Amino acid sequence: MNDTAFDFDRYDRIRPIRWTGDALELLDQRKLPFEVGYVRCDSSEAVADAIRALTVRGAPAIGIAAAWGLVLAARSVDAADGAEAAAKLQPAIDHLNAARPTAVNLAWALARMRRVLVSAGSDWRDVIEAEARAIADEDLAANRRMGALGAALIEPGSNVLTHCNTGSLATAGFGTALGVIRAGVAQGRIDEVFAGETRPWLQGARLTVWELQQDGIAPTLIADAAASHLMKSGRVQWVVVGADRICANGDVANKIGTYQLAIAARHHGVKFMVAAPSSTVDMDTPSGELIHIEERDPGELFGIGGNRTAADGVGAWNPVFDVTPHDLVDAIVTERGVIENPDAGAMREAFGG
Ligand SMILES: CSC[C@H]1O[C@H](OP(=O)(O)O)[C@H](O)[C@@H]1O
Repeated sequence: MNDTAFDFDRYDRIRPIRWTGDALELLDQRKLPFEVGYVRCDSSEAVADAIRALTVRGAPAIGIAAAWGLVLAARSVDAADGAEAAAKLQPAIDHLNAARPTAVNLAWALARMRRVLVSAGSDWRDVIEAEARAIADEDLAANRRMGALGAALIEPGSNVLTHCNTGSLATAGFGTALGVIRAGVAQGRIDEVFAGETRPWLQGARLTVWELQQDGIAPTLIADAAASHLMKSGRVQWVVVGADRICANGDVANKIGTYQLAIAARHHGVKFMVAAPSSTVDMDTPSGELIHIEERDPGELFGIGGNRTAADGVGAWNPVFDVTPHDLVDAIVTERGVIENPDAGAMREAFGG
């Protein structure tokens, strides 16, 4: 087991977001794993549409995409300085921000872009392009740091279960929970990785399995419904997931199904780890019941891959996130460090507020 040397390049070749200098290219995650292709966005409206359609998805990734979307919007704005530009770009900021409600990274990235814009001078275009690049570069560095910090919590010989997709496809690269898993496998701490399919959009079956295969890691796919049975068998020691918003008391919003994994994990003595960059921490939201949970088209439940499986005329309810209370979380890992048994006091100590 090697705790320090780590060949990131081997485990970090997927880039879901590419800035070409005059457009944003997004790896179309609706088409994976059988088609690897990029969608070209040359306007902020196209980026907002791509975020809403899950062409690009994953909390950090949608923040990064939105930051570049603002750079695209700036191409059609004349302004003498950043303050004037900020006023003219506010509609584009609002439109991007409205694309999805739950992941705080979207609002965080746009607020950060606006903050540097309003105080910029005549070079405001260069300033926001540099800021968009910094947001992406910092996310990649944070993920690599989190990978090491989270993996260090996992005893050698462990097996882990993960949910949804929290890898390179959901971030600037390397991933959050999947970054912990990549580092844990590379260091010989993790023997077997179980991936939940993550209905209805199948981020696990379509994206996480594909990502890990690119690394030469062969995950075991399970039905979401098999997770408690797996934990009861004693075959996993950790559940490792990402987050879309971590509240001031440590409550965690994440992909639907995470909450029941946390309940089952606590019942079966399996440790529960949340890995997310500090850009996912929202100290302005006191607790999880205040988080806007996105509800998507019920039609996502009626079929798979364009083939209908549900009877005609059936209704459906499709919340795509849920909230895990902090007292079911054993550790929150960010690039700033590990918070064990998170609560409001521990979050305040780590993030202020
Ligand atoms: C590191 S991504 C965090 C989070 O985003 C995913 O949601 P979606 O695929 O709907 O964008 C999922 O909740 C991941 O855990």
